Amino acid sequence: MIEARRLTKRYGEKTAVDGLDFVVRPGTVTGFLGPNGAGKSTTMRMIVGLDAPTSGSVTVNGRPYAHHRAPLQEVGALLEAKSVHPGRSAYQHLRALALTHGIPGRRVEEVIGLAGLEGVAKKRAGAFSLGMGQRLGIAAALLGDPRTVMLDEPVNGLDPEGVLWIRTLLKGLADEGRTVFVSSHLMSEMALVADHLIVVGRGRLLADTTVADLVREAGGDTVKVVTQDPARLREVLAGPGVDVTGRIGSQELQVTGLSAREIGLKAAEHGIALFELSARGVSLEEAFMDLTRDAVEYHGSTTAMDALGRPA
Ligand SMILES: Nc1ncnc2c1ncn2[C@@H]1O[C@H](COP(=O)(O)OP(=O)(O)OP(=O)(O)O)[C@@H](O)[C@H]1O
Repeated sequence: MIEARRLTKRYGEKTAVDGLDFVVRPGTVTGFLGPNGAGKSTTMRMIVGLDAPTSGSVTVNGRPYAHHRAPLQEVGALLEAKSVHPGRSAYQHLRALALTHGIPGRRVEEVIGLAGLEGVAKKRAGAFSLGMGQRLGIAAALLGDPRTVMLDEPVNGLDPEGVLWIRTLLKGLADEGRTVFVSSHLMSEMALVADHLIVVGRGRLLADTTVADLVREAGGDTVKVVTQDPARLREVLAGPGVDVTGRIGSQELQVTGLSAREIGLKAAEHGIALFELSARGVSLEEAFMDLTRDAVEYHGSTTAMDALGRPA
């Protein structure tokens, strides 16, 4: 469990993290989303004590990170900054970490297997590809068999097989009852792996929600219907929780609160001809862009990719 209370970090004039309140719970994968510069890495650094909050607090498994006697057994973290000696092999790196943290040597073999590093464990880490480096970072994060796992952009540099591996690994860790907190820019990836989402923009909390709710709030459950008789169809569909909108004189209606199937069945029951019936699927990507539109730090052009917050 990770708990942030009014967590704030200022660097001079710049407020990187601005009064964040959130709880990351065990047993699920929680995605940490936000455009570039939103404060994700700063928040993660504060979680593991690499940066001190200007005000507010953050605890892991009930205590500030530094107050844990065996922190690697509490929280395993993969942060962007790499701290692997390039001349050391993956095996030596993990072995040194294990020795200095009272972790049994056999765990090193286990995490090498878990991370799929068997074939390269004896090679110099300095010669690793980005993907192999990520796998080594994840192996190190899991070394202490921690209750809480926190990964900053773990799919960075991974090939499709690696992305699938991460997805399965994260879900597996959550199913074992661990707290799994993962940042990513890849919304489509988050939609597949995360159940819960914490979205930040300019250091502030924008949403603390489920993937399903975020998509729903962005209009993901709207169904477009084109019919010969919009007035009658409106009457037929009316009911609690159902909202039907459409321009006067137009045959097109937008319906929320009913599925395409339910609308089709009701129309058939009343003999109303439909010309078109389609659920307007909103992807997590669209929902995210809706939510963070005003919080993007670096504005480039207005193309969809740039709206994700990449510097122009
Ligand atoms: N050491 C620092 N000194 C000054 N400003 C900093 C420092 N670290 C971060 N910042 C600023 O704080 C803000 C938040 O940065 P942070 O790296 O936490 O964002 P992020 O959400 O992780 O971004 P990205 O997705 O690009 O990694 C940015 O405006 C950044 O420039």
